[in-house]
Amino acid sequence: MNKAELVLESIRTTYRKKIWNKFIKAIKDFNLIEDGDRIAVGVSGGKDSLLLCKLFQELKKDKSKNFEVTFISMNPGFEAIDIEQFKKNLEELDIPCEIFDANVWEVAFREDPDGPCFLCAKMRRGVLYNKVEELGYNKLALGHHFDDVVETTMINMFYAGTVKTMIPKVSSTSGKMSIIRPLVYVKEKDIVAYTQRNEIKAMSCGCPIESGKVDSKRKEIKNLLAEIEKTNPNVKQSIFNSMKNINIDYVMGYTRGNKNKGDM
Ligand SMILES: Nc1ncnc2c1ncn2[C@@H]1O[C@H](COP(=O)(O)OP(=O)(O)OP(=O)(O)O)[C@@H](O)[C@H]1O
Repeated sequence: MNKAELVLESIRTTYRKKIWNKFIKAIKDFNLIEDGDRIAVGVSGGKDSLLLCKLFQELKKDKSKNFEVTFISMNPGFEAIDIEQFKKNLEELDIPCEIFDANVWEVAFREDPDGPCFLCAKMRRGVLYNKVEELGYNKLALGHHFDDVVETTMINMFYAGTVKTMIPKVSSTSGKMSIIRPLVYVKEKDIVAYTQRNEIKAMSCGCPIESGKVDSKRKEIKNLLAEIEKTNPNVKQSIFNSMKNINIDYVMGYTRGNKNKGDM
């Protein structure tokens, strides 16, 4: 078996319970895939989206499912060396991925040299969504996982004074496409274990500003959760569950729609 086959085999065996079954459960629970869907998987080169590609390839083997899937990556201005490593990974993992260039880093740095991250993230989303729509796909699958959902919940409460999270399925602002997140039940530690065991050299953020510095809020929340987990190992699951179990009779107020800075 070559590496790509070994990786799929590990999804079917070692990681069946912790990854595959959770991927399938999210698809069912939130009706993420419908008959005739044309799905584009957004591939950043990181561990999460590389896993998502393999899961879709495994799912595609089930011929009873009537959907199309393609893999698409936007190069926001990576150094050539990163792109080479990325292409090598894609080849090794047998992921046929279309890569298109967008000058996002450069524009964001030019416009806001002191804090390009917000603009950069916004532009990256915009460019990717437009491209996927332009190519005629009706869904864009992203690699956000369980821990992303939990951390986003906390960030919104701690810093934005609102209770909201990343939801598994949401319409894009244009309404022409939906964003889906089939990894919402999959824990980051299991993705890390799968990536290491399969010796996948996933890339971290290709940003010239070191990723840890950029998202300091997320890092702070990660550290806080790790601290609380020492005495309450169930804390992340509990936060996750709370987003499925909001008692509307016991909140002081609520709003609807994607006002303010929505997660998308
Ligand atoms: N340049 C890109 N091209 C295509 N899709 C992307 C790109 N960057 C991010 N995505 C998609 O958006 C998701 C979330 O992006 P984010 O930058 O938060 O990555 P992440 O949480 O580190 O995940 P990953 O490990 O896949 O990089 C990714 O999992 C991927 O599906």
